Amino acid sequence: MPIAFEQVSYSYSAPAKKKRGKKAAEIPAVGDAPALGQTDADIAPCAADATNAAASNAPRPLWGNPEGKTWALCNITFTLEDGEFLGIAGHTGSGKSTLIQHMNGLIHPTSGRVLVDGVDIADKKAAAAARSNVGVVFQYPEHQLFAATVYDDVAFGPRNMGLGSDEVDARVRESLAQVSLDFDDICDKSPFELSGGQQRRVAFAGVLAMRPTKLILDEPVAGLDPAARNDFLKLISELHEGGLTVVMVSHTMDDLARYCDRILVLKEGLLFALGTPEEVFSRASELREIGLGVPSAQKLANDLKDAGIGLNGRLYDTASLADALAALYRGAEGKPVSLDGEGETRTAARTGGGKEEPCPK
Ligand SMILES: Nc1ncnc2c1ncn2[C@@H]1O[C@H](COP(=O)(O)OP(=O)(O)OP(=O)(O)O)[C@@H](O)[C@H]1O
Repeated sequence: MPIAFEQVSYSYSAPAKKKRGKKAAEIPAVGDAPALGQTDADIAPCAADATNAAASNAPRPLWGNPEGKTWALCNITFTLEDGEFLGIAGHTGSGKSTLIQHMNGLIHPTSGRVLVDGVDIADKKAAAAARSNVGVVFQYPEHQLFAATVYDDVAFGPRNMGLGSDEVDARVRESLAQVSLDFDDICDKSPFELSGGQQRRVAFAGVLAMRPTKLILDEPVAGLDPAARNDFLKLISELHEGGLTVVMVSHTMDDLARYCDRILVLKEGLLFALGTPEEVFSRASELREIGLGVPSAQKLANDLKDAGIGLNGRLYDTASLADALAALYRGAEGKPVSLDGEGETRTAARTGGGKEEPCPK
């Protein structure tokens, strides 16, 4: 079930749309859905081509939240495909959280439409169906734990779906196992006796117990120590490999480069870039201009390029950079390049002109 955004704009201060589920032809332009207190000049419509909107000089609504005049999202059009791992990046306040809240109908576009499997989720029934398929894990989900025991917390969603106790029990066991928590050890404990990392796992389990087909994660590893971060990213990657569509908001470009099939970048509520990590991170200088970095491996590759050490390909992750450097070091990339600044090339010094030196005994 793909999720399609069609020219979605969202204002926190605009009056809610009265009629839900309008046909495409009846969708009001952004300028037809004024925020409270806005003048016509404030709400000039977005540029027609959303992907180029950020680059164009076309007038567009005010972004941010000055005196209640705000468009948190402006003219967003893209489709989240089944089975993909989509990363969402953008500076603080660029609209990332607002965007993901549209994916399960938690909020509805001020103008434009969100279609799940072709059905507009402005319709209440469609939104309810979407909600059962799309699990959202908000920032610091452990803050939302509430029940007296881990069991009751994880069981809350399935019970709310009206499932029988056997099915609820099966789902609690299954989802705790998915997040590597031992059912017998943990089910009767209070969630508040657990470590922060364990609490976050319980919160994840609560969402997984609803058996969503899509998992939307808002900065899922924020505030975790390095070991817990890696464990969580591994868990998310495994869930994706198991068939879940994953959307992950993150400020860490290395994580986005490593795990995502595509990355969507927001700038001031506009869709600034959408593409594979390689495509997005090839725009390093533009990303820098909007306050975003590139992965550390990409930065190193760019620095090497500036120092005259050109590597093949547009590199962006540690593994591909390491491969290219190793190939260069072995002389497999053609012309040998000095990596130690001593005049003689490393390749020549090490190989004695092409032959591998034996290992020291
Ligand atoms: N409840 C709200 N009421 C009014 N304005 C809001 C509300 N929530 C967010 N905004 C505004 O909407 C814009 C987008 O906010 P959003 O939280 O979606 O950004 P974000 O990219 O997720 O930011 P961050 O990286 O800091 O989490 C910002 O200008 C923000 O001030």
